[in-house]
Amino acid sequence: MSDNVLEVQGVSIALGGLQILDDVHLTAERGQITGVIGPNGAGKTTLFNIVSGFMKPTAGSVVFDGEELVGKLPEQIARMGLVRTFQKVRGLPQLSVRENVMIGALNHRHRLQDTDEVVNRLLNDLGLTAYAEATAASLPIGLRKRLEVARVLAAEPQLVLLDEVMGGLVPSEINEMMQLIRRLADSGTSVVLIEHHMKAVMGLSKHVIVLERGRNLAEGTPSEVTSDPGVLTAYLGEGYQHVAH
Ligand SMILES: Nc1ncnc2c1ncn2[C@@H]1O[C@H](COP(=O)(O)OP(=O)(O)OP(=O)(O)O)[C@@H](O)[C@H]1O
Repeated sequence: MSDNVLEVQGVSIALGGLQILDDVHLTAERGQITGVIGPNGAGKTTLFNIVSGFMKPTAGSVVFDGEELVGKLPEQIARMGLVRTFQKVRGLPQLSVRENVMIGALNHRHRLQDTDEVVNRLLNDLGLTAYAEATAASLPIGLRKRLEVARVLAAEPQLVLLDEVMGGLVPSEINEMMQLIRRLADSGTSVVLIEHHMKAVMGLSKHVIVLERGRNLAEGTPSEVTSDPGVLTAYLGEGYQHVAH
């Protein structure tokens, strides 16, 4: 078994006449946290859309656990153990927090009894037990982000793609989310993380990949990436301070 749970090679896609990704590669090590950063519009979410089957690349391959994913549907990919969150929190707003997590689990398990156990554990892990009967729509953003994570983890994935799960969170919530992600990786789940919050992504990731304008700009350990002159220049437009701290 390869040490890499995910290998993306030569992925390109054009949308609306624009080349959004051009020959992009990304490797994620099994059981580790891999960060994906880059200025706004760099193509990070588009890369997640391709890996999770929501978009088909014009070229390239996406190999998950030794199997090619290009051409497979998102549902098939999720059933194989690769799930993702969305920046715009999904789920069913009028259903309760518990029901939302349960739907995530039911897609994966068939016995309701087992599902109950997983749902209760996730509600507890994500600090959502007290809100279990509230509607998803009534939650403030920080809790909705946690619900989005609980919903996808209910499928007990092998690899989870987290798209800006720190967005809109206050510092204490960011710390909690970081602890949760670390625990997830410690328990053997591989994580790929798109994140603008530099402290979080650099604090969590073993390996960081930097995209800029649809291309790979740099990669390495957090300290290698943050001291890379090309990366600093790429961020200057939107605040060098943001990367350095
Ligand atoms: N369906 C689409 N049709 C046309 N252009 C698109 C489409 N989806 C994304 N784009 C464009 O592709 C580029 C990359 O978008 P993407 O959302 O992948 O960037 P990102 O790095 O995730 O940005 P952010 O950090 O702001 O979320 C942007 O210029 C965006 O406008």
